[in-house]
Amino acid sequence: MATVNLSDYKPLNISNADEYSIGIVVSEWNDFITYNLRNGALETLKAEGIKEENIHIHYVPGAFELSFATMKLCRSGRFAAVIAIGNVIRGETPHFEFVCSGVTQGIKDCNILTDTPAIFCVLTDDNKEQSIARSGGSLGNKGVEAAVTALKMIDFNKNSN
Ligand SMILES: Nc1c(NC[C@H](O)[C@H](O)[C@H](O)CO)[nH]c(=O)[nH]c1=O
Ligand SMILES: CC(=O)[C@@H](O)COP(=O)(O)O
Repeated sequence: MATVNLSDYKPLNISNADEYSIGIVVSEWNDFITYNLRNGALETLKAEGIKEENIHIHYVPGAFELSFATMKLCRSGRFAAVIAIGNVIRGETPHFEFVCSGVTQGIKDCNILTDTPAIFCVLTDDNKEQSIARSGGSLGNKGVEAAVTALKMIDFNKNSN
């Protein structure tokens, strides 16, 4: 059993938060999970001072497509950070491994090939119960964690030039 609650964090008090634009890409596969992750991220970003009109949400079919969409938003230069939201649940075949590997490498590439932080909010679980627990259930919401990570990386990016 994981011991960390994904939603535990201290208020960040990011200066000029109302000036930043954030991109969010949500995959529709397992939307009963990904929409909860999206909502957790949205609520946290707004609670930390990001204006709702500055949060731009796009949808793609599955986690594998997150790489293309996230890279496009990162390369646009329009966003202080981009959050990629997905949920991959293991099936009967090795397909799970390839989808997870593909999206992991793809989002990693967004971080090393662009100047925009790309946040990996993709649950890669063995079963539905694990996903439910991490998208607003007993272990918190990884969408909250992703929003906090995005804000911390924005702060890093602003102060590291
Ligand atoms: N099985 C899951 C998938 N599979 C679909 C792929 O992500 C992709 O859309 C397809 O291979 C076409 O390129 N996607 C998820 O997000 N979650 C899954 O559990
Ligand atoms: C992760 C997947 O693509 C998976 O849901 C597909 O299921 P299966 O491996 O049983 O075809």
